[in-house]
Amino acid sequence: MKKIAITGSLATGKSTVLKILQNLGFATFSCDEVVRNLYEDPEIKKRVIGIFGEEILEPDGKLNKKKILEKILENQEFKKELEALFHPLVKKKCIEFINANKEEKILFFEVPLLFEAGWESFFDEIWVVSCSEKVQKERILKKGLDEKMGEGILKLQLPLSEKEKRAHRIIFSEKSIEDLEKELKEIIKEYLKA
Ligand SMILES: CC(C)(COP(=O)(O)OP(=O)(O)OC[C@H]1O[C@@H](n2cnc3c(N)ncnc32)[C@H](O)[C@@H]1O)[C@@H](O)C(=O)NCCC(=O)NCCS
Ligand SMILES: Nc1ncnc2c1ncn2[C@@H]1O[C@H](COP(=O)(O)OP(=O)(O)OP(=O)(O)O)[C@@H](O)[C@H]1O
Repeated sequence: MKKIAITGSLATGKSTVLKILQNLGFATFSCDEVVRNLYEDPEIKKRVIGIFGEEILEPDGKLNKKKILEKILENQEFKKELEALFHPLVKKKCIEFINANKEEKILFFEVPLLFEAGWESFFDEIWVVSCSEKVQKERILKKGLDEKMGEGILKLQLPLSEKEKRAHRIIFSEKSIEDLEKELKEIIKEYLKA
């Protein structure tokens, strides 16, 4: 079994690539999705409130994720504490996923903070999803983040150029979904032959 990590920078198209792979019938795992699901666990919610205080709660008691993001942008200590809570849990889910999919030839994992978290050696290959700075900016705005927040997040992450240098393969995402799918199919053909 080959474990392939899909990473990249903010809004470069990682989830889009993972979705295409999933639609092609491959087993896929998304760290972002796991984090989203973990937030639904009342015990985790309590621990997150323990880190940031009640000010990250909406009047209806829901967590305000934008506020959490703002807090980790303001203070690196918050970021460290949040990662210390989530990363081991995400890794555990990742191992469970591998164990449940042992017969698969290839597994794909979307791991946004792969390099930052030092998870490179856990995977057989690393694919970096990339695009130009101009398109990245457009996509950040499309995600509903303002320019300042986008720049703040980018500062927390390893530069895309550095990630590209460490990749086994770079997937340039500035093309139609159809062309991206064609390219991915072509690449994977070789892996399935092996
Ligand atoms: C900060 C949170 C609440 C924002 O949630 P939200 O649903 O609003 O946005 P989303 O998850 O899509 O994140 C927005 C962008 O911020 C980036 N980001 C999130 N956490 C981090 C981080 N710890 N360091 C650097 N960038 C980060 C993401 O890669 C993404 O590009 C959430 O991302 C979170 O809890 N992050 C900490 C857990 C973590 O490290 N997740 C990354 C995958 S393991
Ligand atoms: N090939 C593409 N063609 C057109 N739009 C695209 C393409 N790839 C991604 N996008 C758009 O760009 C935005 C960001 O894409 P996506 O969510 O896949 O990025 P991401 O790298 O997973 O983001 P994040 O870092 O926030 O997790 C989305 O609005 C998506 O629809």
